[in-house]
Amino acid sequence: METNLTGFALLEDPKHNRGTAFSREKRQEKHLIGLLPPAVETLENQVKRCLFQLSKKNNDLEQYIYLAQLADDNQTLFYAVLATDPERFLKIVYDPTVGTACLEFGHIYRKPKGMYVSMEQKGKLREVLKNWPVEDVRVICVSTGGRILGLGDLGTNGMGIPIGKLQLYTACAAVQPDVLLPVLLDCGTDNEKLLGDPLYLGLKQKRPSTDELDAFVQEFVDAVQERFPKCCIHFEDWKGTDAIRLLARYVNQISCYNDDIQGTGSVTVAGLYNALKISKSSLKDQRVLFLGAGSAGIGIANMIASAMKLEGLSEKDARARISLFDVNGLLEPSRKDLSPDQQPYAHTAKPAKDLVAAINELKPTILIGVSTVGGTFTKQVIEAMSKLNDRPVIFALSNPTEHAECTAEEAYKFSKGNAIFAAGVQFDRVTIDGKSYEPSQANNFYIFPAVGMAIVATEAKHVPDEIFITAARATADQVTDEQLAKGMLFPPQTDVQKASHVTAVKSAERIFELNLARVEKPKSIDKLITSLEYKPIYEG
Ligand SMILES: NC(=O)C1=CN([C@@H]2O[C@H](COP(=O)(O)OP(=O)(O)OC[C@H]3O[C@@H](n4cnc5c(N)ncnc54)[C@H](OP(=O)(O)O)[C@@H]3O)[C@@H](O)[C@H]2O)C=CC1
Ligand SMILES: CC(=O)C(=O)O
Ligand SMILES: [Mg+2]
Repeated sequence: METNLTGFALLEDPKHNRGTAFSREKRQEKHLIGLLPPAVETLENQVKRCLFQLSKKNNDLEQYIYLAQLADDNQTLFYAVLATDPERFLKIVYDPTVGTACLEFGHIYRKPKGMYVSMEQKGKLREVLKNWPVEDVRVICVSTGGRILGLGDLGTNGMGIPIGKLQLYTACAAVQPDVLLPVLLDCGTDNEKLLGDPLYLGLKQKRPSTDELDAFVQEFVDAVQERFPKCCIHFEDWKGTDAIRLLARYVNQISCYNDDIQGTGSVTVAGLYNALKISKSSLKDQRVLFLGAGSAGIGIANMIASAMKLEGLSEKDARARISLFDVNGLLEPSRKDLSPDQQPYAHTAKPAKDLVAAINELKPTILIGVSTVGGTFTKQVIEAMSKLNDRPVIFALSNPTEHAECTAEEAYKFSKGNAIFAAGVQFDRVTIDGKSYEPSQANNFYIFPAVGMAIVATEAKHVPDEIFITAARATADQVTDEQLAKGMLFPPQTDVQKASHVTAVKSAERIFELNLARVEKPKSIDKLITSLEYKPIYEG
């Protein structure tokens, strides 16, 4: 244990605090005698107490608050508790409960975590970043709170997302927590409810123009490069148009990626690889229709097109197999509101405002929801997909739960059990007429922690889509035939650390192949990753 802290200062430092697990010798050495109850406990016993206390909480948000406080008190114990049951705790510290926590952020706030970098500090960001006490930050997860899950603009309340995402780097892929920094880039909010809330913690002003935002982001990017030269910037939950524009600007310039675009593209392709093993067909033969054409929709579409190209299609032919439908209807050439990223998917077709009509016209084999709007995959939509396909692939990816385009139960019921279904959240198993169905969770948490570990291990200078295609294949290939037979498209969440390790190793190999690493290639990438992995135990 390396720290000069003693007494209460030590007990208040989450990295070094062990609470009742401080040995008698350490209590003596660190001036803790009298500051703790006499029992000297093991970490296992402390975990038991936490689980008991969690069992007394009345709802998921209360569990979230309890765990947030635990993370502030004792980092080791926090990650040890999460490790007891990743499947149970992923939905508490992350999606969907983190959505409720973000809605309530100003109300449940206790203690600062990470950094709040606001437009008030424009021109001084280099100075601001110096206030962070850790010198070697390797990943910053940064949001403007512009589009938090499917909940819209939540301004500074969005801070729950960078915090939760980075906790998953550690909980899923064992990245050392010290090298991770959540940042909320506060550029105001257009959310009137928050602007009128006396407990709102962000800047009470409207969002700036695109030019002003971009200049602020540029200053932030420059300040990060200077203060943390080995740091990768993970963009998360920005307004869709900002997300796409800024990724295009920085992806070949600095170490950065956008999880909603690239991570979501990757996890969806992983799910499709396995869905198509079940339906015994190949990706290049599919026709894909999206509901939603924002950052996730375009990100997934581009990733599917890249994966189709690997199966021999040209870029043009791959894109011809993909169509998108948004709030204004089908994307087609007569639409005057399309962005340059949407235009390649605007194929000649009859204009359509009705999703069922578009399905009947385009005859998709795969339907993907990234619209942010719950219930949009109606009975008629699912029935239309089922009439056209023996095994329609239906992914309702919008978060959190109420925003999913359909529930698992609806997907199975309206398709008579034939849908190959995944959602952004984990729905419970469904039983219809005595037959049980296992819905999958297509959520980027299978990808970003593992890719994050690969980036940390290799000090990757850029993070292009190729790495995410590799991560998709690595994740998909870990699902066994037996699991596929149950309809599982992803590795079991109980094994998420094992799965993330394998995906991290493969992603790191790809980073070396692409000459993007800033470290020398080791003899064993597997051993390199293992050597970096954080373990929630008290050492020394
Ligand atoms: N499962 C996962 O791992 C992930 C899930 N997501 C989820 O995907 C959703 C979308 O994210 P993202 O693409 O970044 O968000 P964006 O805001 O960028 O895009 C939303 C898209 O949906 C369209 N849309 C809005 N309302 C409707 C409607 N009623 N019918 C059809 N289309 C509609 C919007 O059109 P317009 O722009 O014209 O309003 C836009 O094209 C979110 O709910 C998010 O939680 C995102 C990342 C990962
Ligand atoms: C999961 C995720 O990144 C999202 O819903 O935005
Ligand atoms: Mg996101």
